[in-house]
Amino acid sequence: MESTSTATSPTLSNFSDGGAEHLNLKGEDVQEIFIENKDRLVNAIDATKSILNAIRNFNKDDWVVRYPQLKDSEPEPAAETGEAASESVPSLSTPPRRKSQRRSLSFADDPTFETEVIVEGPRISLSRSTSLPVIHDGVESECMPSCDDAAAEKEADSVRLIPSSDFNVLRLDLKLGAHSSSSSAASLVSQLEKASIANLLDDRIGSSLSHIEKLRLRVEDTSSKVLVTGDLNAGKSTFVNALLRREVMPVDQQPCTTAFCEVHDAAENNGVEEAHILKEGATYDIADDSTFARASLEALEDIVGDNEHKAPHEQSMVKLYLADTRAPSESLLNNGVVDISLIDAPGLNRDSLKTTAVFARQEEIDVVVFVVSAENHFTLSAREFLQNASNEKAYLFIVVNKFAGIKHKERCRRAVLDQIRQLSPGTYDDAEDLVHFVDSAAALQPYTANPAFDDLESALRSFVLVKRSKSKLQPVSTYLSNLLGDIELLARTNIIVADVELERAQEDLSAKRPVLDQLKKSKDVLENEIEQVEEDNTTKASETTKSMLSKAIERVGQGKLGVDVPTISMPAYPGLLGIWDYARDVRRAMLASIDDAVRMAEDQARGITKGGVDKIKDLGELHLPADAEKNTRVFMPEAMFRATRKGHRGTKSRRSSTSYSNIGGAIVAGGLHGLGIGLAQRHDLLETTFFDLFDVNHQWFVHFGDAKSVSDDTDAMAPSALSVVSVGLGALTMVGGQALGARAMLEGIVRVSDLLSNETARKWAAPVVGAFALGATAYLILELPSSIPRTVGRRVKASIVKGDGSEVPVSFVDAHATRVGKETRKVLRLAGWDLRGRFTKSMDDSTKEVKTAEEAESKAKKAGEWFGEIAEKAVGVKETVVLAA
Ligand SMILES: Nc1nc2c(ncn2[C@@H]2O[C@H](COP(=O)(O)OP(=O)(O)OP(=O)(O)O)[C@@H](O)[C@H]2O)c(=O)[nH]1
Repeated sequence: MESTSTATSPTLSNFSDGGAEHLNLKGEDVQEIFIENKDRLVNAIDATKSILNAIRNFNKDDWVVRYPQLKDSEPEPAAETGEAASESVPSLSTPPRRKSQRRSLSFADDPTFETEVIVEGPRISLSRSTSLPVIHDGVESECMPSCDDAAAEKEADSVRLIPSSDFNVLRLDLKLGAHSSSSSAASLVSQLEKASIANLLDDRIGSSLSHIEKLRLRVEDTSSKVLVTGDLNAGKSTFVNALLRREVMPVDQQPCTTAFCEVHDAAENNGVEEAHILKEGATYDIADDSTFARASLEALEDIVGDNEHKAPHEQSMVKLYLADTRAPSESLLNNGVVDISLIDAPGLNRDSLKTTAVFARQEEIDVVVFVVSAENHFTLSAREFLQNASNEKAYLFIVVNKFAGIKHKERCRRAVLDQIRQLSPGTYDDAEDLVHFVDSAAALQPYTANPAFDDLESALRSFVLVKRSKSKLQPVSTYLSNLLGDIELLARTNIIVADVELERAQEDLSAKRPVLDQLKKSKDVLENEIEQVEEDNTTKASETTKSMLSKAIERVGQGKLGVDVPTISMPAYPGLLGIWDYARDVRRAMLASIDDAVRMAEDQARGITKGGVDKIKDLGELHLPADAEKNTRVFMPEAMFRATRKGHRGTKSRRSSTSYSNIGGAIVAGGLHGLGIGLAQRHDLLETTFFDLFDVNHQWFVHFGDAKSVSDDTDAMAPSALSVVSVGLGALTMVGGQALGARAMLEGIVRVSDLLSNETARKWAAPVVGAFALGATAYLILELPSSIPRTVGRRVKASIVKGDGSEVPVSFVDAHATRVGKETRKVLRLAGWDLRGRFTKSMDDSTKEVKTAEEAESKAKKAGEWFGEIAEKAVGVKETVVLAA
């Protein structure tokens, strides 16, 4: 099927519909209109090209252009094929649908999207402001004042208008659409990705672009051919000469023209008048001498004559270049608009009929001028030719020649027209414009008025120009109009998508922005609160430890157990002989009680830490969005203050391998500064000395010193005579012995007295010291059951308060307070980090979500505006492609 022929159907009624009146116009007017139309179309083509290119780029870079599918509420007429749709023509034959119709709009790549739209029907040069009236089932809303306004508004809001119900040029053959509601088609739909449909669309736009590029060439190509043919000897050559106002074609009473002589303006041959005889088999190219032979115009007769004996299929082709000096408004050849070439064809006879008929069908033949002699009736060949010609696309013009010599002109006219009516009814209908009774020979006579021929010539000229408008410009106009309509449909449906996506993005944003804002606001608050919880609880744990241990040590210092627990009790006094063991057991019990105090302090710290962890958890619940990642870590209080276990499976112990993790392990109880192996297990602390039995220093101060100075710090005092005495007495330590030997003691005392260098002192020292020592010893022995715990307690207290005499200058209490505080802080810090991590992640996620939604929003906004502009542009350009009549 050749769709073009449908559009420019040879029925002359087509021509007469819009174009016949042009025949009455002056040539200049027709030319002007033609030029205006031509320029308008060229501009429209360029504008359309730029729109298409813009869509392609937008499709590529900014927005996947969606391809809509419209389902009909009522059955549609049989679908046009994609091929036919891409042509300009079919829509011409389709009567425009005036009535608006509801359609269901969906998109091939997104079956879930569906909205109802109203097809507003083809708009022909509606002003832009009224281009989108709100229509309710074909009735404009303004016409329905009685209707519920709110409902109408709602309706207008939910139902959008689109310009047409389907694509013509940009139709994609997706094998889907209104008719394919089967599930297989639906599943195919869902498989088609947005991008692949966008690619299909891009291809279609690409081919449309190359098509309009061809149309542009066609619009700009101003050449047009007029084929002059007719019966033998009808006067065709004379007619051509008359049109040219010079005798160029050989004229003879005998049939003479055997070649096709195509007459062009000499301007096409650089102004040189000459004949080009085309070489057989070669494609004529005016710039290529090898495709033709040059000859002078004078030699034309011989050339045509040379052809006389050739077989019909060998009929040669001659191109004649002639200068026409007349003004463009008068000249047919040199009319300033169309490069018309006249073809003088051989007279029709049995042999040449076919050739001429084939010739007449050629694409570039716009007009066939059929010359018939008024003296004769139409021959058989003529009838055959005319009947065929009226089925072809070229317009038919009938020149009844040699009319001057006819006596009964009216009778002749009637007879001829009668025949024409039978042969070509279309031509007969427009006989006034298309059938001319002239005398070409008379027209050739200089200075003779020949109005009939002038009319013919002017009609022919206008006819050719108008015909060109019809045959070349109209299809371009129709194609562009369809294409621009498609662009508008595409743009308007994409606006709908953009609107929906914009709404979605805005909804998204209104949900997500407050979350992000809240998170931003919470950030510093949370940070401070976490720090506060960490700080408070660490301090609390540390202080609690300090106070508990201090209390315990204080009690020990008073000769009691540090804590009252059922598991530890003071040993019973075994009597004087067992004091050594007694002292040791007392010491052990006291140390164990302090160990217990440490454990209790740790338990307290666990509780405090748990409270802190819970508080941090609450902070998380307070500040994290509901959908935030949940905490996966578990707090195990029992794992606090425990020796770090070696990795279960040979793995390295992790940073988080504390009580606040999934695996246990923590710091050794008192592991800090070597304090923690449990005091009761430390041999150095368990070692019993003489001073555990008799704390001479203390006794001295109790009895002789300033009571106030009897503090826990006695050992810290600077060396004095008495401390020297104790050192001396230290020499009497019963290490290795169970009993106190009096002799050894006396020796000790003597040794002490040796230290006194004073002569006088030496005199009284021995008896005094001896008496004192004995008295004191008796006293101390009696006091032993109650003094040993006190002494041991004091010494234990002193040693752990001051440190154990080792290099560690930190007191036991402080060290434990620090350790417990550190462990607490560590756990809380981990919990804090964890919360911070989740908070940061939530914030990142939220920022990302907001950003994505913002991008979607601006993309949709941009797309909406952009498609709005495109639709407006398309409408604007579409208005310009309507050809001026
Ligand atoms: N009186 C008169 N004679 C004409 C007219 N037109 C052509 N003739 C004569 O008719 C004869 C044939 O004219 P041509 O122009 O050669 O006819 P043709 O149709 O070109 O002939 P072929 O090409 O050979 O078929 C010539 O003798 C012309 O002088 C006319 O309008 N009036």
